[in-house]
Amino acid sequence: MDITLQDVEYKYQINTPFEHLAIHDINISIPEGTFMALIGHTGSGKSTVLQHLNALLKPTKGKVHIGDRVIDAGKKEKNLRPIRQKVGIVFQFPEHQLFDETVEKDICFGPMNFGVSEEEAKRRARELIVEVGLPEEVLQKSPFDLSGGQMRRVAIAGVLAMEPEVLVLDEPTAGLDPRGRTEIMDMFYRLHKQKGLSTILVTHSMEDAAKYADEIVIMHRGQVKKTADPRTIFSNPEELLELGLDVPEVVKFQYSLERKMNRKIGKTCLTIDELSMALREMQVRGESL
Ligand SMILES: Nc1ncnc2c1ncn2[C@@H]1O[C@H](COP(=O)(O)OP(=O)(O)OP(=O)(O)O)[C@@H](O)[C@H]1O
Repeated sequence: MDITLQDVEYKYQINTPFEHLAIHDINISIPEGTFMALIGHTGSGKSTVLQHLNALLKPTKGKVHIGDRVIDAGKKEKNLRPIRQKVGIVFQFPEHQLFDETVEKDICFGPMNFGVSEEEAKRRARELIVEVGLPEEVLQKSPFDLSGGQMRRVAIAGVLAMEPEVLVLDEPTAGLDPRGRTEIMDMFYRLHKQKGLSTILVTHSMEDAAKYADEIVIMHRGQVKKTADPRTIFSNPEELLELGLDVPEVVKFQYSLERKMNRKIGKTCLTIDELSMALREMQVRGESL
């Protein structure tokens, strides 16, 4: 399912004295199966954009195409439930939304609310609890007896139980330890590849944007500043640093190496392996380092 934002503007509390223009002139195209990272300073409008992807917010100008549906600023919308099922959002700190007495009931709540049978919902819960890296026994526990990281995984399983076609992730690893972060991001990447899930990730981690995304969108003051693949985005570290954004460690290392050598390596490397290969190729060509 493709999603396209076309000239989207959103004003919070429109037509009140507190009206606030959060995003404007947003044009983003997310073809089916894309892994897109949305990066930008705090307050640049990332979460506001995300909430348009499953019609939680309706643009105050412009249109959002979600599969065959069009959410149009000027028109009333009916029956948004199919969109909510197809586009799953993992909000920041999703574990805060757990409420049921067992993990199983919590995971089954969403699908059963959308008409899935209890048997099928339980089958999904059994499959997904393992997918998110927890043992099946956890299903009969209270979510509130789990650690914060385990609760996060349960909440993610609840979103996946809806079997969405598009997964929207608003800083899904915030507050987790480094190992938990890698495990969760690798899981999302695996799901993206295995199920062909379109994935839109808001992150402050440039390492994650470089590692997982096909395309990166930079948001700045409510607008899209730039859209390109990671290699192109990180080929100009100064531009990102000027916007107050970071770059992956390997890019910083390459940048300082190039200054020391007083020459360009030739391509932007996003991993240490790529960088050492590029240096070896230079040596083979007889260029002293
Ligand atoms: N409910 C709201 N009412 C009024 N203004 C809001 C509301 N939510 C966000 N804003 C404003 O809209 C702008 C964009 O906010 P948004 O949360 O989309 O940014 P963000 O890039 O996701 O930030 P962060 O990285 O801190 O989550 C900001 O100026 C913010 O203060």
